[in-house]
Amino acid sequence: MSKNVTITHPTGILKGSIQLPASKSEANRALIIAALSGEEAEIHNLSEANDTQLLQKLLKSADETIDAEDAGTVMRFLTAYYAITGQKKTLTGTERMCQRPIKVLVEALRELGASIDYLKEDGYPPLKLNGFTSNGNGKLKVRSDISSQYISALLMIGPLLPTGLELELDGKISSRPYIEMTLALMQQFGVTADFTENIIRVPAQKYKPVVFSVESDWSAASYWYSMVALAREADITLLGLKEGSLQGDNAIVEIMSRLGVYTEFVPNGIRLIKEHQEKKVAFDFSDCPDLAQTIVALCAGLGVTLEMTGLESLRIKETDRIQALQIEVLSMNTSLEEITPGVFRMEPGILTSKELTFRTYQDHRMAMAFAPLALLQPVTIQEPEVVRKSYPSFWKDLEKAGFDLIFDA
Ligand SMILES: O=C(O)C1=C[C@@H](OP(=O)(O)O)[C@@H](O)[C@H](O)C1
Ligand SMILES: C=C(OP(=O)(O)O)C(=O)O
Repeated sequence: MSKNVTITHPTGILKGSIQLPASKSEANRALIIAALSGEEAEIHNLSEANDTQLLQKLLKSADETIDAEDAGTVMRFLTAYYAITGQKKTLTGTERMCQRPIKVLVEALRELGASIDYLKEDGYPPLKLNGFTSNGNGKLKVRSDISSQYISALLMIGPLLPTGLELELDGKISSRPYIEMTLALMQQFGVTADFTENIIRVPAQKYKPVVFSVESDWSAASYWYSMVALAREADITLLGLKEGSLQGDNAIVEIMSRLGVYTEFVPNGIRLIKEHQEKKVAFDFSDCPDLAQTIVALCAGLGVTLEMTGLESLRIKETDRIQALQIEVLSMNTSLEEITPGVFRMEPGILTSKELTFRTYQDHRMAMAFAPLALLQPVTIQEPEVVRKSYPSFWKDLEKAGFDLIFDA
């Protein structure tokens, strides 16, 4: 394992086609639903992302102790899956995973009839699942302002509950497109649901085995948008993306239309073309939190003033992403500050150092968000293997696009 990778781009001109990894969010929903259907489903283009490879492996495991590593969807979706299937398991994860809250989901599952104990701190993994006895009431009120993954996890087991599930979402609905993605995937597997205002109703029914093909990952695409915006010249095609995606991170199309990248949908993907860039932008990331790091790093590099809202969930992801960003942009003479509660502003400075080094905090998105800055000046990324969580071929793809990479031993 390398400690660092140093990246340069000799020409600043980007050309070529990139086969993006498949979406881990779609893949992990398809895997859980297929497992719940009890029949063989045919899922094509499963992601090579560690989060998906891991879930696939764990779903086949007969072990009593299950390690979800650093994968949020794996931890949350398996908690609901083992609960409804009555499996007695101990669920744990990395040190960071054991600091990521899971109380909303555990309380909801207990109300439905699951027996779950916390093995260390109340509200956090590791968990011990001891079985399930339905109490015949599938009506719940759950907080929806912390993580949508709790809601997705509950929805997917909804059709298997004797009375179905009625969820009342309490508070702001954060990461809403991920809830809609869950319902869309459930529908593709033959299950209907209704989402009106803040109530989601899933009648008791059976999943059908179907053929499902996973789309490429729009979150992964965001790093290529950033590279195009920073390049001197660019003509990049990203394969496997389509219009009308199930992924909310296709919001990158709209966001980047203001930061210098035009998207053309072509038959096998999208073509990215450089265009006019604004100098001051404001975005709300409530629906697409995974794009925030890409945009912070890019705006710091472009010298664009950025105002952001909807960042609340960033504090409980792979790392405290707000804090990590605040520290890392300092080396670019840039400050990222919370000017009023919930509103962040970044005033970019002038890049002065000849080489930039970024720490990654065990967070794949820190590595991938800052790497594109190598189009401006040499960039060193620490712990480059973090990308395996969602985009294991990221560094190889950079080489394909003409970047020079030196991994130290
Ligand atoms: O359901 C999903 O696949 C995801 C939901 C989001 O998490 P939150 O709902 O916790 O914001 C997102 O950040 C994560 O990368 C994947
Ligand atoms: C937050 C992420 O993943 P998860 O919550 O599934 O660990 C992510 O991939 O950016």
